[in-house]
Amino acid sequence: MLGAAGRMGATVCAAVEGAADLELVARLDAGDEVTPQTLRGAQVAVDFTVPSATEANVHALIDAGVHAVVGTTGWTDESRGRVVEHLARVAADGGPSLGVLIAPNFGLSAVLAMTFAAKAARYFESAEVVELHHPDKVDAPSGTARHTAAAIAAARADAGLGPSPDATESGWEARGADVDGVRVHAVRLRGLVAHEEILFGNAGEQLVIRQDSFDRVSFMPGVLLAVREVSARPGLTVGLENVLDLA
Ligand SMILES: NC(=O)c1ccc[n+]([C@@H]2O[C@H](COP(=O)([O-])OP(=O)(O)OC[C@H]3O[C@@H](n4cnc5c(N)ncnc54)[C@H](O)[C@@H]3O)[C@@H](O)[C@H]2O)c1
Ligand SMILES: O=C(O)C1=N[C@H](C(=O)O)CCC1
Repeated sequence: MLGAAGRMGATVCAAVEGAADLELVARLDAGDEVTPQTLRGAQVAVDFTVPSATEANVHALIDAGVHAVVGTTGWTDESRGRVVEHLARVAADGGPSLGVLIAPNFGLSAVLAMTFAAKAARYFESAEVVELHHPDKVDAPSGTARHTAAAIAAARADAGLGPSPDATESGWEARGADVDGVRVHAVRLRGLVAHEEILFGNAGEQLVIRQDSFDRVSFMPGVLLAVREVSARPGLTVGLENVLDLA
């Protein structure tokens, strides 16, 4: 476990220790090197660290010949591309065929909300995303909201829809972040864990898709599923929806 002392890391350690078919062999956190020695024979590593560290961790895991399940946010097309290249280079050099699974959200409610939103997107003139999280979160907008907005944008483009209508002329800072042309609003509030609302509008009607993770245990079935499945999926997989056959 990388990030073992963190909120998610501690929860994952407990979940792995409670699973009869899994064994927790190493707990690493900031300042620990990621090497075959420190990984202590692990077949799969789980990374819940920080956006500034996760890419280097994944490259170190690939060099160590260990499959990776990554929940840390902050990934871009470029950083994912570097992982794809690294995996291909290792395989071409006769190294192990490794799997890396990066998912911005392992909660079933969140994965389903994103899937439903991607399906609905083509039918609505307007679409916006609101994500709501605990105030100790270091990145905004959330990885889940970015993934959701990207899927909505792709579905709108496929359907030939233009931008959502918006007559704003001033005060753009109040209109949230622009993720692939979809407005994303980030709320940080003590008492929250992780929540998302996807709003769709047409003349005279609205569809709201909402999911709530009230406790970090909600992410554990998805994390454990990914740990069990990642070695059977060589290369890079992005999103738990692919493992759940929802994509
Ligand atoms: N995919 C999901 O379902 C999901 C769910 C919750 C959180 N997250 C994401 O997971 C990440 C962690 O969230 P959190 O709430 O557990 O954060 P946290 O701050 O509680 O934990 C992060 C841990 O990583 C450690 N760390 C920092 N740099 C490190 C390094 N180089 N190597 C190893 N460990 C290092 C920190 O010391 C800390 O213990 C965030 O990016 C968050 O957005 C994803
Ligand atoms: O607590 C966090 O931080 C979370 N981050 C993820 C995100 O950025 O989407 C998933 C939910 C919890």
